Amino acid sequence: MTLAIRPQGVAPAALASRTAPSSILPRGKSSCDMTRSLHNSVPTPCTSAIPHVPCRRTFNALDCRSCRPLICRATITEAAPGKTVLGFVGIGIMGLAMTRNLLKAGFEVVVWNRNSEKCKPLEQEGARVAASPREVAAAATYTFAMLSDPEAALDVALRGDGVVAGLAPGKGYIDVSTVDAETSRNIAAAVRAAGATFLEAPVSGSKGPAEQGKLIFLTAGDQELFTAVAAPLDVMGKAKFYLGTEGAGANMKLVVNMVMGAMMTSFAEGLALADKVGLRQQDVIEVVGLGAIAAPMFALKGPTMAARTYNPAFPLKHQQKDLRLALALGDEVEQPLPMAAAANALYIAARRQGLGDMDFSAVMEAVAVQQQAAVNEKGQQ
Ligand SMILES: NC(=O)C1=CN([C@@H]2O[C@H](COP(=O)(O)OP(=O)(O)OC[C@H]3O[C@@H](n4cnc5c(N)ncnc54)[C@H](OP(=O)(O)O)[C@@H]3O)[C@@H](O)[C@H]2O)C=CC1
Ligand SMILES: O=CC(=O)O
Repeated sequence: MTLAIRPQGVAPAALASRTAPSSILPRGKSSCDMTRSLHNSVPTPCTSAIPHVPCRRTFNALDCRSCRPLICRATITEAAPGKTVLGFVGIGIMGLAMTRNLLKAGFEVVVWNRNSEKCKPLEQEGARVAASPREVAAAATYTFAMLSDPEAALDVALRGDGVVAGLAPGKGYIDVSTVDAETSRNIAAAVRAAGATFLEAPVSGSKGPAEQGKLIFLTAGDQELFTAVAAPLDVMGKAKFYLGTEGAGANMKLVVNMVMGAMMTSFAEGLALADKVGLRQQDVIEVVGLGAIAAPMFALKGPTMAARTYNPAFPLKHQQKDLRLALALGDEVEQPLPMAAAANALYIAARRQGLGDMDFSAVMEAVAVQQQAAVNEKGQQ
């Protein structure tokens, strides 16, 4: 799919004519070392002897957070295979597949994972393994993170030996984890305080699309970073959207996954009901696949759900986390979400059954437990 850039507040009709920003600087240029004094709204002229492109930012008293030099983040180069060192922290189901594709495309990649065992296959495929997230960010120009939830994303970014400690002007941090907008904004603020750029870029698409390089990136944050990492995003994905300031990508991802979570519970209930009334689940899958409610997800997961096997592609605990975050978002903006709330209750029940690490289609087992409970209740009457 062609580049889709949609800054917040811009009408769809205006999108097609939007082009990449012109603020990307030529390779080899150093950062502008323009400095300013406390509460001085007038930037002092840059006196750097190193060749550079002057900073075009303006400052005012509100920007002032401490009495230290403010360094221009503008020197950012476009990532290219064979030329750019990339970092990747969080080598789980998704991180493994995504990093593999970056290595295959010729990028030099430095990786870190909490459980270092998971880095071993990548090491054999050419990745360098670092001892901490800070080391990754220090070695790489652009560091990606694919972590389980807001707590993990905040910890890996902000802890003493975290990513932010290794960032500097000219570097960028791209968090592709599924988190809420507030988490993303907090990480963005810390990244920018280090003089680096930030992009949130949660992905739509599971283990299969990650392996095939067919993810959909829902990005927001620093637009110059979106442009700079176009090549690695294109290696890992089939489409990328730029949605505006950070929070917009996180919200888009939560909307999509809220719909997906409820679709899955509805499908599981349909299969259970069909079975109960003597219909073949295979027939239901075929009928659904031919009509208006056909969905790749039903075609992919239907047969394994009928067989009641749930090898994890998208762990159930992450789907429940996404519903939890979507419900919190709804609460924040006073948007009632009764369907999502009902679906969430089923995923919580499935987690209580010990199915959190199984594929999210294992919510089928929570439906089965409820079905059995109803039978038992009727038997007692
Ligand atoms: N799987 C999927 O289909 C998709 C997943 N996502 C999202 O991507 C993210 C990752 O998913 P996925 O790869 O499936 O999940 P996994 O559970 O396979 O991987 C989670 C990763 O987070 C790391 N992690 C968890 N807690 C911490 C912590 N406290 N400190 C450091 N590292 C931590 C894990 O490290 P360790 O190995 O040491 O436990 C692992 O690398 C989630 O936000 C998920 O919602 C988005 C789209 C699709
Ligand atoms: O977040 C999960 C997905 O499949 O997308």
